[in-house]
Amino acid sequence: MTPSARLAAAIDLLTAIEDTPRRPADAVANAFFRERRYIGGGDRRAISARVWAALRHWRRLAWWIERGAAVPTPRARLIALLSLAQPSEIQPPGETVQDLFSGDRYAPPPLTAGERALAAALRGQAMVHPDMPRAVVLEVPDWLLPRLEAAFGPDVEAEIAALAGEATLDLRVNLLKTTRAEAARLLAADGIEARQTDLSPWGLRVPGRQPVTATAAFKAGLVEIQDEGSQIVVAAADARPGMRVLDYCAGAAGKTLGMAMTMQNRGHIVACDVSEPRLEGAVRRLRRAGVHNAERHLLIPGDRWARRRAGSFDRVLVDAPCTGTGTWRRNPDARLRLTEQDVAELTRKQAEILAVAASLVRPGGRLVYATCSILPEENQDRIDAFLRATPHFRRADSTPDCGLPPGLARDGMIALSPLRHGTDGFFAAILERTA
Ligand SMILES: C[S@@+](CC[C@H](N)C(=O)[O-])C[C@H]1O[C@@H](n2cnc3c(N)ncnc32)[C@H](O)[C@@H]1O
Repeated sequence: MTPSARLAAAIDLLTAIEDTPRRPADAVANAFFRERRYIGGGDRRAISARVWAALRHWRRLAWWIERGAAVPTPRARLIALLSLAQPSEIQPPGETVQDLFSGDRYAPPPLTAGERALAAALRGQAMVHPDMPRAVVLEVPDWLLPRLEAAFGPDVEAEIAALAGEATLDLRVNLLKTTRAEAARLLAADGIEARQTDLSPWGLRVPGRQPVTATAAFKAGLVEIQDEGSQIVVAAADARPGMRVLDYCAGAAGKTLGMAMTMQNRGHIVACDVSEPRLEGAVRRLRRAGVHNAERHLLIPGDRWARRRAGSFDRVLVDAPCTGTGTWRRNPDARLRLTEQDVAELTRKQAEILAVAASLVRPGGRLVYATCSILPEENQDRIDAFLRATPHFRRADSTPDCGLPPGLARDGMIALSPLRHGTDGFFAAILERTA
């Protein structure tokens, strides 16, 4: 594709994303590229890089467009993005905005007079302007900024900047089938150089975006794509061989796979969820990973399943539905969709799920509550409220003896962030049933 044709496709994709504001941008992009299989890998990456840059700078671009007295259409957003000072992968060297909007075959129509004026006004300006409100500079909704300030204190700007960066590509090595060194060697044979992660004892980090799913190691179930933060949640669950373990919000079994690994395929693990398609997605992954000790259970309204198994699990993991604010590196559009009402609904749901999940833990057993959120109301506040209402649980005194770096858990809680740990934002509380 020519640079102009890539730009035209980026405008189309951004339009599709704007037309379905409640749908995650990566789901829209997947559908977009599925319908356009003629677009090759390199073109896809170039188109996505522009669109994701527009999503990352959404509020700043809107501010510049408003200042230029223009309307924030997908075209205007990309004109602003290309006119403001940008790295070369966003704007090919030597191409002006006017060149790219050439009006040729497959290119976007030429700039209107208003668009030319916008491009001229923004040319060479820095993305961030001293007059921008703080929430615009930080690319967060106005209502959310005070909550983030409360969560991060003086580090708020650095933490949010880290959440706006590029996500890493992390793999969990499946010790049921291989070792970390052997998995790295096999990946290298497929041209992918991976290094060991700092925190997870089973992790490998791959630089840039590489086609990991096409490697022999991935196809044989030797590695799974899983953020290092998620791997730390698996470690915190401390599921051991022979235990009865419940992954209460298992989704497509990302953490079930990890726990089956630490259990060395011995004992029993149940993956529950209210979503049938997600649980269905687990089947192939469990098989590929060589997991034999897992069963799936679909939770349905009025289900007696949990009542019958009260107090019977050594470990219960609640990987709770949450705002996903810790994953903004991967989903920069999520912060634009998030509302105060979403937070209120999710915290209500988290409290309900925690209460049921807690009833399933045996005396002496552990309940691990995790989110990929950075908001205190979904994390520490949720746990404080739970412990007040459920006095037969307490925070675990010791970190599990499962390879977690010393000092990572404090007072039974782990809070990870891209700034401090180079992972997605994650929270985990390790709780113990005392009676
Ligand atoms: C953060 S995701 C889990 C991700 C998964 N553990 C993984 O590692 O891939 C949260 C999951 O909670 C499920 N969920 C939502 N409400 C639930 C409920 N009331 N009970 C159990 N699971 C629920 C959702 O369907 C979703 O799959």
